[in-house]
Amino acid sequence: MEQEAGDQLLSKVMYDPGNVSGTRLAKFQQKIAEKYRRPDVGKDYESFWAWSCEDPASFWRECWDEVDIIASVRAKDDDVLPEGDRIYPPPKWFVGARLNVAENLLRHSLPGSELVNKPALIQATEPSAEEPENFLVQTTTQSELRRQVAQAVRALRQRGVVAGDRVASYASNCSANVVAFLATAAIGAIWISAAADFAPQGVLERLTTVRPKVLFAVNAVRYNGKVHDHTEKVRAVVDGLDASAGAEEQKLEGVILIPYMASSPTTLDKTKGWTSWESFLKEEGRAREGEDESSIDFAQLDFNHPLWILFSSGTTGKPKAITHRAGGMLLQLAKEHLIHGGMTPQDVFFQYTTPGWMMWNFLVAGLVSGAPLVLFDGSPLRPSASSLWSLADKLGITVFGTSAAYLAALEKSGCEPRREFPSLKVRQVLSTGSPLRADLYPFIMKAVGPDTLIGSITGGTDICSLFAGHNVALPVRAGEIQARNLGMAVQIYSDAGKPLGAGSPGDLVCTKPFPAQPLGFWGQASEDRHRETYYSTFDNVWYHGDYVVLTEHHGLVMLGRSDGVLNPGGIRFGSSEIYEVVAKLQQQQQQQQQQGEAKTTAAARIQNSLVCGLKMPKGDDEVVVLFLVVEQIDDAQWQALVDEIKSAIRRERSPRHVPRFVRRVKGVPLTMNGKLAEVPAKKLLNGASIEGINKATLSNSDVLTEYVEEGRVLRSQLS
Ligand SMILES: CC(=O)CC(=O)O
Repeated sequence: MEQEAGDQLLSKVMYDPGNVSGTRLAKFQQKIAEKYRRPDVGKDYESFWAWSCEDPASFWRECWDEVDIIASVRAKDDDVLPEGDRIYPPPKWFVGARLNVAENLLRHSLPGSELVNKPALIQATEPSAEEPENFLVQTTTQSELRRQVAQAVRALRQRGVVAGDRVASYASNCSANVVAFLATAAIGAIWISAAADFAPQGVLERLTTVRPKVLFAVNAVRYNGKVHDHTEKVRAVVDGLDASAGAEEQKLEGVILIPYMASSPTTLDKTKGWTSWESFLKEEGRAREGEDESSIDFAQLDFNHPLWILFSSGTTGKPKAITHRAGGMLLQLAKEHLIHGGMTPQDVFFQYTTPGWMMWNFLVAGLVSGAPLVLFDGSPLRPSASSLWSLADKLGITVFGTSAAYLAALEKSGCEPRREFPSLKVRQVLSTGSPLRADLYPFIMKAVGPDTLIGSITGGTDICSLFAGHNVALPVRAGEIQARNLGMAVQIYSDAGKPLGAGSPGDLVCTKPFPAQPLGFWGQASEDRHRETYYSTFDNVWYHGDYVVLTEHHGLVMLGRSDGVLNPGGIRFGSSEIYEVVAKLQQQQQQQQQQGEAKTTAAARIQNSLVCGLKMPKGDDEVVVLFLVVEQIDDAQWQALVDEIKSAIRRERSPRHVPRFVRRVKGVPLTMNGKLAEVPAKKLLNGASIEGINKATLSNSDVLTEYVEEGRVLRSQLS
């Protein structure tokens, strides 16, 4: 019934912005139409978008001026995209320009700026069990932010951190973490961020690839009403980094511990070079005699200099260390906030995220607008579904960024924020992580307000920004992402690599270069993996792995992933994260057997495994299913095996990685080369017909029928 209701609603106009000529986006469009004598470009958004993709060099040069990039050296007009329109290898942009991302993000903190005494960061932590209505709120003004960044820059420089060094964080979404990032970027060092809820094993896997010189961490976190000590996890990562560093590799030289949970002790492990945040800022970062304590010497760097490294795991191998360039991130994210979102200093920007998701980077880039950022950490539904809205009400949040999974949970909870908080100021609800169901749109309009712009946005870690999303100059239609973003030549391709028109589902690709293309994968001796990931599916085109359909209104409807990436509750990860835990269990068991020890688990009996996502009945979320091929074992042994695997995944990855179902099968589909074929299994599990599967690519297509039956059983359990 609900699915039907959603289908009928699809594309229905939910919100019409009316006269948009006053928006920054429309003014920018008119300026371009006049300057380039192209009245057609001024006609509608779609024409403007088409021009922005037709001539990327002109568009991005104009965008630079529109968002007012601060740079000590500008690129000459001919050097904006000197290598022309080919997309791979990722071309250099704005060759010769020199700039600093932190300087741009701190533009509103300059003495004399109107906003200097206004909040820049509002840290808000989940309320304690004793005081469920009281978020722990701590505000940092623009001038305080500048001072703290200046101190952190001096302290990092004193520690010998220079441009190109890696600085990591294993922390919560807190103000100190943003200060640490801005200081890192001010120097030109490269930022790597892992969320405190990641298991040490996963963090170590990532950090051994990038070898940081300094690590920032919190002492403890609060989640779901409980304070959890974090220092043991930090210790495990530090020990792992020390133990694995080769003679020629960068060693971790120090840990700076942020006292995030004042209620927890901040015990410094001096033997491992731990320092408190306070002494890092105030002692190491003290200004010299006569020096202004807020002055920052921002390193002036190449536009294509690396800014941060984000990780994404695939079906095999270690997580990919995606290296993003400074100028590309700045220009792209500023475009998204200032032009597409129309964000101004009058806004208050909240985005629910941990520092381990690219939405944290998206949030921090919001500083460019002068709007204060709300840094929330904790459970979004604790103590109740209305708590984040009470926070929105208290802080005057205007842009409320969240996930589709949260909005679905909100609907289920029966909470109607506008009724509970009549003076709510939210004007935009941004949603990402997984597709936002059409039937949730009327709920959001009613629950948040009739003038709410629902901005479903899509992009991801790979570009650390968006392909398509919110747009202040366009109507909102139920179930649709409003439009493709300026400068992003997004097309939909068939399997054969042919562009598809409206209504035909296919693969999301990008056909023209854009400044947010990653530079490559850090620490890879060969370029192969980077090329294979994005540029080998179709010729000279970026392949993203999303399955989508373009609508007749030029919006996008997301249909899910077209590759094996898992996305339960909007948390994306590769199946390799599960396979590695299973393989480790197998190895342990084999060693025990070789040493003649009694079998403690049945793990050695696993012959093969396959992981894939099973869509929830409404199609907007998925659960993880792990299939195992095992030797003959009895039911009790099977249950012991399932329990052991689940707890190992919880321990070594995170609770969010734990499969909803672990199922026993006779075989897993393999390609002719013996590689796991996850996509056919996933298709069948989700109800595709077996006739539609290309069996010629498989060496054992006879196993497929089992997945048809598994799909039937598991789908009935979810409905
Ligand atoms: C913007 C996004 O696409 C976020 C995500 O789902 O990773």
